[in-house]
Amino acid sequence: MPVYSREDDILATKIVSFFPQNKDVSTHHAVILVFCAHTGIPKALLDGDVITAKRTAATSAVATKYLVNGKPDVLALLGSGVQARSHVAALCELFTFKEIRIWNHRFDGAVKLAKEIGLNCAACRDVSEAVKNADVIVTVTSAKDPVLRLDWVKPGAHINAVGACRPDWSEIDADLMKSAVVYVDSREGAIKESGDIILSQAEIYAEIGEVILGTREAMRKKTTVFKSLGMAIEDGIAAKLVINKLGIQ
Ligand SMILES: NC(=O)C1=CN([C@@H]2O[C@H](COP(=O)(O)OP(=O)(O)OC[C@H]3O[C@@H](n4cnc5c(N)ncnc54)[C@H](O)[C@@H]3O)[C@@H](O)[C@H]2O)C=CC1
Ligand SMILES: O=C([O-])C1=[NH+]CCC1
Repeated sequence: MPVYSREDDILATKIVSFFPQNKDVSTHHAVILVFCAHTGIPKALLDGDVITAKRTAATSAVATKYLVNGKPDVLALLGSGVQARSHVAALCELFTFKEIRIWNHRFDGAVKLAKEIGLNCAACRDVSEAVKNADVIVTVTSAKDPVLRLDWVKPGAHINAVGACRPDWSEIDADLMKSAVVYVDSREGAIKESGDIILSQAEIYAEIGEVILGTREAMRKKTTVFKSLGMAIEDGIAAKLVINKLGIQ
């Protein structure tokens, strides 16, 4: 995932591997190579795992800030891996949830994460139980077929759809995609790579950047989906923060 931004003074690339069958080690591994944007000289080789986890969750948190309907009380997570953990951390920086619910296709994963999070968190056996009346839902699974259905979602909820990053995979059922107002990180990426968009043929209302810039409306009262695929600029900006902190010129 290469990025060049003259404005941000960034020239970098991330290489990320995805081995969904991994059991005892992470399913995603990444490195980020940062170059001087003026001379092309290599500056740093960074571990990309933590940056991928944190920048993806930070992006969802920003989308939630703009799209959530009022003050959210209930957060539901579908999935209990790396992104589930980073999403809880990022969302809890912005919001105080009264209740957090976790569903995972292997129940023990949900139980383990619920214990890590603590008192206000419960593991759920069914997706419908986890998302009932939830204000914010995060889908962070490696599912190839939909796990979240329209009938289970409270009207006006906000969904961060983070998994299913392939054109033939989807986490959200087509009826839900079509009835929600859909925001994406990148239109260009979403129409080529997101099965949730491609298979459902849902209309993309806006990029989240357009909402932040004030050129497209945040439809907070409606059910909203932020479909995230991940963008190289997120890695570039995050890498720049790291190398600046380390004092690397
Ligand atoms: N939008 C973005 O920028 C990014 C998206 N991702 C995507 O987010 C998702 C989660 O990533 P990680 O947390 O790093 O992976 P992970 O491997 O740590 O967690 C995946 C979770 O999905 C569950 N799972 C596995 N197979 C499943 C199935 N068939 N049905 C339902 N659940 C299943 C696992 O039990 C686990 O809880 C993946 O789809 C990944 O490709 C990851 C990084 C960035
Ligand atoms: O942006 C990213 O790094 C990824 N998106 C899907 C898997 C990894």
